[in-house]
Amino acid sequence: MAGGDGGSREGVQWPEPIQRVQKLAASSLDALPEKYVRPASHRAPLNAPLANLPVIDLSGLADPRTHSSTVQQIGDACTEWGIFHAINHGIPLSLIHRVQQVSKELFDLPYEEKEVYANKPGLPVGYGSHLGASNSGTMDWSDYFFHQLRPSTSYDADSWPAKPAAYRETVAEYGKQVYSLMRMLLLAVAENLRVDFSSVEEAFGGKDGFRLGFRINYYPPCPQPALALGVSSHSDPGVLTALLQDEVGGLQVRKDGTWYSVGTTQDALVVNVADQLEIFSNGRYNSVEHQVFPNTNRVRMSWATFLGPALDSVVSPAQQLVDQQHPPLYEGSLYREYISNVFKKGNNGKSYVRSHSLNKSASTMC
Ligand SMILES: O=C(O)CCC(=O)C(=O)O
Ligand SMILES: [Fe+2]
Repeated sequence: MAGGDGGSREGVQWPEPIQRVQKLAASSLDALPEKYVRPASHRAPLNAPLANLPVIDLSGLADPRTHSSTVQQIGDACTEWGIFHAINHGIPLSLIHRVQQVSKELFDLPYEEKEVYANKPGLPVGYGSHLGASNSGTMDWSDYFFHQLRPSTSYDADSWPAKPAAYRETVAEYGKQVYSLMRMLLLAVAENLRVDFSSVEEAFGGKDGFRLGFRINYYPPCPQPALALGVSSHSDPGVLTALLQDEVGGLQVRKDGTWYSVGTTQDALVVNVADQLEIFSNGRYNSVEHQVFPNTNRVRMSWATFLGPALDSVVSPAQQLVDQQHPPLYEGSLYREYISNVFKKGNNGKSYVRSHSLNKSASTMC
């Protein structure tokens, strides 16, 4: 079975049988099964205040009269929150609605048809319910489908469901459009950081080196949401993430130690800074820590597109951002090792990026 650079889906097995949360939730549970109960210190706040996140009109980038102020808004959002709502992002709404439709049809298929694409520990590509290589710890209340869209060498034909018929083509088209948007955002980032765009490209593996991953997250209704997490706390490991969410809500972000809930701005994308961009910006930008609070009555879905560096990139603070007043705050790290650690160990707040911090007092903060 071809595995692209994601490896093969044969081989290592999960230590315990994988339980699909969608199936569990459909079995009329009265209480949350033990495996999903978080220790009290890791539960989400019930009434997290709404985050007053910037809403940025990305069409402003193309207009010479608003270009600079839009770049400034993007830079400020990346520094202050590490996340913002992007409106007028240029991705056709008809395409977004088709992605949502084929994704719903996929999750509505019988389990036997989805299990053909079941993923393996340490390799997220395919149908999954757990990220780390061990499924013996506390589990997240969600299932997902993950695809690696770029580079072309990572293409794994076997991980693409045959049904619904329009799925592969629709997701591939969405991936192309989000990739163009990500490149536009990176141009704005380069301008804001006052770093040549060619240095940004080089840092992440060259023009054709970028990776693009796509994950559909499926959060079934949860019998005791206060005890569980849909996705446990983490920052995304790559460069930038563009998230599409439905109207249900549940995403929370942590800023200065406080959890806030993120609103659902219709037809907007939520864009967030991920770890490699925090490192490259030498800490000017903040990869946002986030988690998902489950819903009692409704299924929630979200669609995350992850831009990441080439596996062989060693990402360090940009040279232009380091001088005597601004010493490097992170050591360089090989992305192949970084990501494989995340896939092995699973979500763990901002621990991965902090483990590369040269400022040890910051690295011990939680
Ligand atoms: O579902 C969400 O709102 C967030 C999902 C997420 O954090 C992820 O897929 O990395
Ligand atoms: Fe995430």
